[in-house]
Amino acid sequence: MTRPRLIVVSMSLPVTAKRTGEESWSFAMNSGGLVSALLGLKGFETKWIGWPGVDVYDVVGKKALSTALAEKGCIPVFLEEVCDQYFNGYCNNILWPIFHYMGAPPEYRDDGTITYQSQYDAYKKANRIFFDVVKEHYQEGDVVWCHDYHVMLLPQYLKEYNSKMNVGWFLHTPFPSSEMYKTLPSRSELLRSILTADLVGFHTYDFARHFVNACMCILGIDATSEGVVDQGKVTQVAVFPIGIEPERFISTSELPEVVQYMKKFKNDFAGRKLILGVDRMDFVKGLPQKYQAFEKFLEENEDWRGKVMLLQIAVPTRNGIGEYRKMKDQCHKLVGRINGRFGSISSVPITHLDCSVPFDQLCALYAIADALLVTSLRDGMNLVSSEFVACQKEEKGVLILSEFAGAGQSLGAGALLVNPWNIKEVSNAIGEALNMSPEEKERKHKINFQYVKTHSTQQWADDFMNKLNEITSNGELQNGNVPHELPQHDVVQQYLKSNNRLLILGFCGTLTPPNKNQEKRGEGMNLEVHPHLHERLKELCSDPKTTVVVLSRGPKSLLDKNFGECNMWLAAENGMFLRHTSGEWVTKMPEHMNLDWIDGVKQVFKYFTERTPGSYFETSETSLVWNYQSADAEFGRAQARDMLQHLWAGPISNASVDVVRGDNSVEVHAVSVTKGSAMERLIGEIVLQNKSMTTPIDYVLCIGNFLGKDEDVYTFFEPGLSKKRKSSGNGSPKKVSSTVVDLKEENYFSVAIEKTHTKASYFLDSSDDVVQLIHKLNAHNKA
Ligand SMILES: O=P(O)(O)OC[C@H]1O[C@H](O[C@H]2O[C@H](CO)[C@@H](O)[C@H](O)[C@H]2O)[C@H](O)[C@@H](O)[C@@H]1O
Ligand SMILES: O=c1ccn([C@@H]2O[C@H](COP(=O)(O)OP(=O)(O)O)[C@@H](O)[C@H]2O)c(=O)[nH]1
Repeated sequence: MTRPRLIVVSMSLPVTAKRTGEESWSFAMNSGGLVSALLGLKGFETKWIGWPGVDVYDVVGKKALSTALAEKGCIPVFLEEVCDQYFNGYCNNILWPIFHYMGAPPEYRDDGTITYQSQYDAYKKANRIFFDVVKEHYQEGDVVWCHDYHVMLLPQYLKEYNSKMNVGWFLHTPFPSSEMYKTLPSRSELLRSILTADLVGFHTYDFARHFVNACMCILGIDATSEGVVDQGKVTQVAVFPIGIEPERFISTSELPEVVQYMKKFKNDFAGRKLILGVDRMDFVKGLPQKYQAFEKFLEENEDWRGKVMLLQIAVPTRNGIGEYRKMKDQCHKLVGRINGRFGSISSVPITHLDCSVPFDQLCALYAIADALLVTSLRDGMNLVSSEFVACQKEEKGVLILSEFAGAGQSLGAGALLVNPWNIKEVSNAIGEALNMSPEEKERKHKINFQYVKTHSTQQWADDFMNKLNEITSNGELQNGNVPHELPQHDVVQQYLKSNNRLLILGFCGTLTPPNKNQEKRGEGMNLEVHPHLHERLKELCSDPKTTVVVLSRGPKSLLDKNFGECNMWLAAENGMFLRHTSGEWVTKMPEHMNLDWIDGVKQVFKYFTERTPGSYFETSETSLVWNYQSADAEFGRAQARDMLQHLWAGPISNASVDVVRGDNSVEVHAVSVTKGSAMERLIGEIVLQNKSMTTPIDYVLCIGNFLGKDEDVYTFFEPGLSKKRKSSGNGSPKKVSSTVVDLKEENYFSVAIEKTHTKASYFLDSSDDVVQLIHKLNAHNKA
């Protein structure tokens, strides 16, 4: 299979450029996890778009730099005057601290020249500049993979320009809990933009869960196991824990010059155990906490003084931001104090280096360290942990790893996991690592080495790209396609030609007057059928070749009241109950359905109803709906967000339920209660009871205003089409035999009302159109 060309977009290119003459440039490799990870990408024709680390204002310089970078597969983005407020400001002083649970600093210029707004404006401008460069280099079929919080608006700009572009977005940092995320003033716009991507990836399940939760709480939209659903468009959210390129580390640590370095360092540190720290000098890495824990260890373990040292490589980063400079000073002070307290003429306990080290020396240090100490207060992944594991040689070192690093979830089994805020706990872990038996060290290392070897960067990239490919090539089914206008002429013509027709009609928004559509979801007993429909429906149902089913979320009594006089089937509560209007209701619930959560949800709904004037809720046997259409709109939305938090934290935390957000409603129903899942049970019963059905169903018209998972009803019949438009399946629809349903593609019409993205193939604008269509079917049938 040929792979699509890949356009990687990230804030920084893998190199920083330095001007050496009017038309000449030199380059230095960047450090940092993102660059390390993406450099490991193999097997894709890749173009990398990003900032070259310098601002260039003259045309000659820009041209020369672009040419030099092109040889490395890189394309520069010139940010010029927006760079400072964008990069140092919005990205690193607002988004970065919020994403790492530190909270954003207060607006930090008293004279008002730099504000949240001015930084956000710069962020928007910068994302536009990134967009312009991608647009210039994009070729049809390319995959655009956007990286990190620096380009959160880019997916939206790309999709607005070309909705067919394949766009993925991956976040390398944590995504915080919605409680933290919602402090961000531009929270909604950023989420909305990310949701335009086809695939959104995170390092851990926690980050993905937080993101989905933020979408639900802040945007008030629905989530399913497939991802986040907005207006029928599903954005897939998935977990892709990043790895390293293990062979690069393993083979480097075997090179003769690296072995030489190992000997040299062992000699330099003779008589002392080596605890290694490798971090960018960033407040999220918890360097002060690391030093305090080491100080505590020396304080409490006199025997170890002079016999253990901490070597900290503190790679300079983001010097343009005051907070970073302050933290550097704080670390220097701490190191001075500890070295003063516990140093001797022949040795000091901490060696702190404000620099990066060459790769071969880094590998040598990893290889000989007795322990690696990672105390990140929050960290997306932390690749350093994996690199240490890959380089370990004869006597294995111990990984002491913060539980707040994403790596804690992948490498926890072979590490000593610590809470870096608990100085005593980290100090104890240092002791445990230094005293650990060789067998235990070997055992732990083996577990992690196995993981690191098999979870490479390549694997990570392949997984992401394969998933994206799967989504985009299967896009119509998975993401909801853009439906076509219903070809009403064909609908009528095929109807006339067929012998056994099935019409599946929703109720709310389909058969009710147009201005009472979704808004009235949950209005239950008050809903009434469209005034022009009643007689037309009766006529439609009187044709012996036509079977009509009204399939609604509403309760039995609602359907009885509206359709009791028609000769049709009624499926209430999403098909949990079924009756022909000439007979009694029968239960069609799946066996062993767990409804234990209902009482708890009812309590939460009651609580919010009492506190939200104008709202009310309704319960049925399998679902509950809270409706706030008549409440103050803003307040109702805010209450709905809070309600969702209460529900997820309490009664539905472990329950098999779906939560569906309507425009003014929150609905909770049992997981298997979707219209599509009910179809199989319903059709069986309908055919069984309908003795006059002597030939298979050869025409299906399914019209609804269905939300979220209920859209599965549109695809229920698709596997059975004899000429398939879409992928998958053969034979009959789901588990219904071809003696019951035998459909041709041209005889199946799935229709959504008023939707821009849907699993249905066609759309109608409103229920007025449904009235017209039914009128046409009747009129032509009579003629
Ligand atoms: O370019 P810098 O400002 O020096 O920062 C380097 C990168 O740091 C962050 O990296 C993250 O990505 C790693 C790989 O996924 C992950 O292991 C680590 O936990 C993260 O912090 C940042 O997200 C990048 O934008 C920076 O380029
Ligand atoms: O002197 C150094 C020290 C570290 N690194 C690299 O910087 C990356 C740090 O990535 P990590 O995920 O641990 O954290 P980040 O800095 O991205 O937050 C690792 O690949 C290290 O090998 C480097 O290039 N030079």
